[in-house]
Amino acid sequence: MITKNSNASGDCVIELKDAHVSFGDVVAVDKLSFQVNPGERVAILGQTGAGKSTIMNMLVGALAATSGTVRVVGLDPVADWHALRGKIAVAFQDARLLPWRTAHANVEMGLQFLGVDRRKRRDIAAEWLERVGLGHALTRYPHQLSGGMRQRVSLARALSVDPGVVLLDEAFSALDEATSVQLRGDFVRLAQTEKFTALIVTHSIEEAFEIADRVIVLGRPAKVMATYDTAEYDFSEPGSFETLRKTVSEMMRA
Ligand SMILES: Nc1ncnc2c1ncn2[C@@H]1O[C@H](COP(=O)(O)OP(=O)(O)OP(=O)(O)O)[C@@H](O)[C@H]1O
Repeated sequence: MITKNSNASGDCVIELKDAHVSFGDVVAVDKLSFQVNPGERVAILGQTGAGKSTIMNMLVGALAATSGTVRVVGLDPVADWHALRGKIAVAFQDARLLPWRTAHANVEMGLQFLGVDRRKRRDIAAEWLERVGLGHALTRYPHQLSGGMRQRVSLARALSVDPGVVLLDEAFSALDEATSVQLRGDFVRLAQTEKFTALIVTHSIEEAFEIADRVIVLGRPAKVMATYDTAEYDFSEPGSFETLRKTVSEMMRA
């Protein structure tokens, strides 16, 4: 059976094989290979300049790899961008809401682009705002919302199209810690109920280990330094996360 998380061949949802990107003499991504399996949440963790945005740009079809291959649900994001519409959704660090549209109308946007009829998209958008805890704020404009609320609208907009793949590009980085922790928890719960596959790009070690099933640590330029299966770690032991954080941040600086 083909579900929203699988592709025709039933293989992994995201696959990079020796993906290499250089801008003149600057290597941004160094023959990077990794896979994300259906239903998995994978974090790509790297410090500033590690090539995270470049990876994201390749996944959304905004940039072609200099060499190697990039596939999302078996498709080439550059050549097959049209076929990927509605299958992939992105939430960014800044919520990117249209200031002249209400929260409700902002969430409707993705559905509008996909041609969903007016009544249906109004219902779906309202339902999603309810699910992210903003059922009371449908008619508010972005400037009437807090940063956390704006990011919730952005998440609702991303998820409302029922995408198989969700990309988070530092989506919680600009929020205060308490709001960020709350949103990360909500995101994990939504990923579990909606069963989408997620790739989370972040520089935050806490965020990566909190959200993801698997954490891929990048060096600079982007290459895999280590991969952690987060289920194998028990951070209830005092100091255990601090020890891991030290190891991981050294790798990220390498
Ligand atoms: N269009 C470009 N032209 C030239 N160099 C670029 C271009 N885009 C990115 N780079 C370089 O590629 C490297 C990786 O950049 P990238 O923006 O992908 O890193 P990043 O991990 O997203 O960083 P940050 O966390 O600071 O956003 C950097 O050395 C950057 O200067």
